[in-house]
Parts: sequence; C-alpha cells; structure tokens
Amino acid sequence: MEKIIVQGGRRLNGTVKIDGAKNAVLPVIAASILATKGFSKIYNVPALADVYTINEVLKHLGAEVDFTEGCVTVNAGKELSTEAPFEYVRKMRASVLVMGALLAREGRARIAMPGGCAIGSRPIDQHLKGFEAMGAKVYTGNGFIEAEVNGKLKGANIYLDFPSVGATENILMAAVLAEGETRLENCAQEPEIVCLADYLNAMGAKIKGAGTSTITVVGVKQLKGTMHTIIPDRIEAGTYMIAAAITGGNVLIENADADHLRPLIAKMTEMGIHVEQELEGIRVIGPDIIRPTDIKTMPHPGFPTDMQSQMMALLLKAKGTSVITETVFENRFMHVEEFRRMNADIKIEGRSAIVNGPSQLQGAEVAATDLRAGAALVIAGLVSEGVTRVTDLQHIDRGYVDLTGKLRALGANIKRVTIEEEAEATASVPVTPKLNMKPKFA
Ligand SMILES: CC(=O)N[C@H]1[C@@H](OP(=O)(O)OP(=O)(O)OC[C@H]2O[C@@H](n3ccc(=O)[nH]c3=O)[C@H](O)[C@@H]2O)O[C@H](CO)[C@@H](O)[C@@H]1O
Ligand SMILES: C=C(OP(=O)(O)O)C(=O)O
Repeated sequence: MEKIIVQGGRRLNGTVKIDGAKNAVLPVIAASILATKGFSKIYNVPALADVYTINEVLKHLGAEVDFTEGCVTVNAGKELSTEAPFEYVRKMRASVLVMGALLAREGRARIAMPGGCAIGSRPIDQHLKGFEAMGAKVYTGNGFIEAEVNGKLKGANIYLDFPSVGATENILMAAVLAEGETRLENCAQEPEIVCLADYLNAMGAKIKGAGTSTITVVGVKQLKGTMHTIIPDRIEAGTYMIAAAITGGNVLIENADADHLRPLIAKMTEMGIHVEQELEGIRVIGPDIIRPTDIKTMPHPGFPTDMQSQMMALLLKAKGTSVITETVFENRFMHVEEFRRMNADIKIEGRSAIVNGPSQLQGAEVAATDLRAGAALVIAGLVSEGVTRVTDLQHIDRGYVDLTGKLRALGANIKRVTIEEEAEATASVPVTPKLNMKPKFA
C-alpha cells in the first residue's frame, strides 16, 4: 500500500501540463472496436489505470491493442468475442461502454452487471432502454446483462430520462451501424461526447448535433480505423486550478480548454480568484481572501459533479458559508467525513453540504473515497497545518497522471511513499507544530 504525504503551507507556482481526458479516452477506445477495416491510432492518451483496464477489455475481446508513448493503436479487424467479464467491470464501470459497439457490430453483448460504487448505485437502465428501442432483446441473470439482436439494430427515436453521459455514448456507438436514423433526445452535452462523435465521424459515421441535447445518427454499413486526438482533461485542469487558488499561488494550467471549463471559471471568478485565458492555457492567481459561493452540480454545461469535492476543499478556505448541492449522484459526499478529520466544519442536509469557512485545516490520515475525493484531500493537505497522509491511492490512479509529481514541480511539499518508506519520510518532515487543541464545543 502507498500513501501520499503532504506538508501544508507552500504556494504553488509555475506551469502544469494537462493530460488527455480520461472520460473522453475510455469511450473512444471502446468505440475503436467498431472499425472492421484498418486500425485506429488514438493520440494524447493519459497513462491511467483506467486506460490499461479498457485496453485489457479490448484484448480480452480479441482486438490487438498497443499503448506506447501516449498513443493507443487498435486493430479490431478479426471477429470479436462478445463478453466483458466481472473482473474488468468491477475494476472500472466504464467497461460497460463496449456494450453498444459489440451489439452494433456482432449483434450480441454480454457484460457483467455493474454494481453500485462509492458515489451511488449507478444503474444502466437508460443504456438498455436505448438498445431495446433499436430492436435488441435484453436479458439479465447470473450477474450478467445480455443484449442480442436478430439481424441488425434499427434506428429509433430515443428520449433519455436523464442526460446520462454513458447512455448517450453507448447508444451513439450502437446507432452508428444501425439501419436507418436514430434521434437521441435529452442526451448529454459534455465535451467528451463531442470528442467521441468526432472520432466516430472520422471513422465514417454520420452523426449530427453532438454537444447539443439532440443528436441524430444515420447508420452506415461499415466503419474504418482512423487517427484521433483526445481532448485535454477538463477535470484534471480544474483540479490544478483549485490547487493553485487555494494556496494563493500563480499557476499556468497548460492545455486547459476554457470553453470546457466555463462553469468552474464562473464560480472561481465569483469567489474573487483571478482566472485568465492565455495562449497556452489558463492562468490562476489565488487571492488573499476567498469569497464563499453556492454550487449545484448539474449535467454539462452545469457545474460538473466531478469537480464537487475539489470545490468543497476550496470553499473550506472561503470566508463565510457556502452551500453545495449534489444533484447528479445520490451519494457523493463520502469525502465529508474525511474533511472532518482535518477539522473541517461541514454539515450535510439531504443532498446539500453546508460548508462553514474558513476552516483551520489540520493534517490527518485520510482515505480517498473516490478519485476526485482523493485529489480534494490532497488539495486540502496543501493548506493544512502539519502533515496529511492520503491512503487508498488506487482511486487517484484511475484519473490522475502523476498527481504527486505534478504538484511537487509546482512547489508543493508532497511525496508518494510505500508503507516501508513512510517511517523514513515521517522522520524527515518537520515536527507537526503544536495545534490549537482547545475543545471544539467549549
Ligand atoms: C467514464 C465517465 O465518463 N464517467 C463520467 C460519467 O459517468 P456516467 O456515464 O456513469 O454518468 P451518467 O451521466 O450516466 O450518470 C449520471 C446520473 O444518471 C444516473 N443514471 C445513469 C445511467 C442510467 O442508465 N440510469 C441512471 O439512472 C446515474 O446513476 C447518475 O445518478 O458521467 C458522470 C456525470 O457527469 C461523471 O461523474 C463521470 O466521471
Ligand atoms: C466518477 C468518475 O469516473 P467514473 O465514472 O469512471 O467512475 C470521475 O471521473 O470522477
């Protein structure tokens, strides 16, 4: 087991380079199996645990996959197996994204049932509703979901109950090879959907409207491999924007796309943080006093749920009370308990968290409950008194390339250590200053 050890108190300065987006690359790699001719080269691929997992899924299905120096090459020319077993879906829910492509291409897909996870129950009923509308029969049993179609999928009119990112992607991948036209309404509008649609169109698909709430797809007979570059990760960029702001630093977030970050930029600006678009990316300069604000997570272009915990860390240092309302996932406040270990004053009322700042954060041993929560705890550690130890790094590794190295390059006092190295590292950090141990409720 490894831990991240952060000693708070340093302002971040310099430039940090943002990698390709995890949430764009996973559907794109899944979609690469739609090409029965030629091979795809996918560039700007981040070296994340989730990318290795989706590559393993593809290899298991029978595709040839190579990942070298930020480029994934996929050759899916041979007939594919149609089953994604539990070992992959358990590691990463996004494994369900091969379902639409398999169904379109092979007429059958069998996927281990994705269970709940730390942030909520996460059903896939909207994905399945789309497949059924296109003529597939869906069966569940023995821990598997199976979808099958007699002949080819047929284009259909599909209205999503909620603009689900995964359902939009899965249905798009199914629709590109269906007979006739599919019209998908109330669909997700995230930049990652546009990235996927651009890739599919470059393969020969006929998709219009990606990035809006209605997408139309005219099915084609065959797709061919192509080259595609993954968009920068807006959530990784936002994480460093908040790290810069909370430490009162001055950081250029290279490659960050301001168009993808509007909701975050608007909120940070409201909070008195200087955010400026430059040629190479976004510069963030932290203020002396951070103003409180209210946040409500929403599907894009609303405030992203994947930035909620990092924003909570920032609001802990704002002067006053802020309210964060989580509307996308029903259980995405697991990090609150961990922040409380660090002396944070947060109350939960239903789907809202009331954050009273500024908290005098204190270093503590805390666990990453999901990948964004892990990053948020590290951010809180940057401005805590003393030493913070973050465990359960397997979550962070799903979504951040070298979080520790990138923060250290910006001047943070941060290390990633094994259990064996920890004793040594603890001995080498300055003794924790004596904290104000006055009873909290005196
Ligand atoms: C790999 C990837 O891209 N992950 C992102 C994707 O996840 P993911 O695609 O799983 O998220 P969805 O947009 O599908 O889920 C949003 C909400 O809809 C619900 N829902 C979804 C599908 C369904 O069939 N039925 C249903 O009820 C979910 O339980 C959740 O409450 O979008 C989320 C919302 O922006 C992000 O937090 C994740 O980082
Ligand atoms: C929740 C997230 O990802 P996933 O859907 O892959 O679990 C995330 O990226 O914050």
